[in-house]
Amino acid sequence: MMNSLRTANAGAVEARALTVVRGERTVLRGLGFTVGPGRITGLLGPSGCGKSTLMRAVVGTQAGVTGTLDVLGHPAGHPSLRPRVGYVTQAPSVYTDLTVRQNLDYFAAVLRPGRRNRDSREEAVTRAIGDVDLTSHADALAGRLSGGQLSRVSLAVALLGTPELLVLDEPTVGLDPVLRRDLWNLFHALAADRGTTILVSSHVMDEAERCHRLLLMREGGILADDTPEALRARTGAATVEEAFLHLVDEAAAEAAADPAEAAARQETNR
Ligand SMILES: Nc1ncnc2c1ncn2[C@@H]1O[C@H](COP(=O)(O)OP(=O)(O)OP(=O)(O)O)[C@@H](O)[C@H]1O
Repeated sequence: MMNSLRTANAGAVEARALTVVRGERTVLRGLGFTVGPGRITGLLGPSGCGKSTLMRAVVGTQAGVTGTLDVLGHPAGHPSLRPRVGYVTQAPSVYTDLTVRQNLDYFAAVLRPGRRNRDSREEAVTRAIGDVDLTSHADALAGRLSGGQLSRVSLAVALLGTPELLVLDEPTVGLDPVLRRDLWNLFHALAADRGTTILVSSHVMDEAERCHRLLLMREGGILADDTPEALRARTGAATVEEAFLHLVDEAAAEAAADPAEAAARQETNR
């Protein structure tokens, strides 16, 4: 499908001229970016701009992908990446008729089958339940958990294999402020203590301030790729939300003033 770029100092994710067509629509248009290893990169932008599509491409579940997309030194979707990449979708993938621990036992058995792995599986399950702060609910039926608790079970499943890259699609939707803060603390601990690379999408702009780097997306393109501080400084904005709106207005004004030049500039940014 794609060429692969494998360089000695490659990022955890390297995209060049990445395009995704879904049905009749070109949903991602020639994106180029690098996700630094051991860092938290936020993928932000309005609903429908292509965040989930990009994440699906990174984990190798998206069809219609062209260009270059390397993940941990392999083309996205390469079989060797399966245990190295954790993915949490927007809809929790959890069996509601099993308890929290039974869900994790099941997924752990898929990841590390066999009796000889029993002890390490138990250890991984207990650790993952603790990571997402669900130890007191370990024996509760998943079907009886709140939406936020269910999302955390899904996150625990993704943490089971101690992935090097964690791809999280809007993990804090529907969570109260305390849980959101706790989850962000967990993301930072995973990056700092385990060197986990985290690619996390959100359309809540205040979460952007907690990322090391941001990819701001709009209509299938990347509007900006920078640190939150640099984005604020560049636009003279007090918050990332203001900076984003400033960049959107700037792009719209350029397009209105000179459509051909704006299209060419977008092409060069790829
Ligand atoms: N199966 C599909 N066929 C054609 N177009 C699709 C398909 N799925 C999604 N799209 C379109 O692709 C675009 C990007 O969708 P995507 O889900 O990646 O956006 P998003 O930024 O993650 O949105 P949200 O924040 O609402 O989850 C949208 O315009 C959507 O309508």
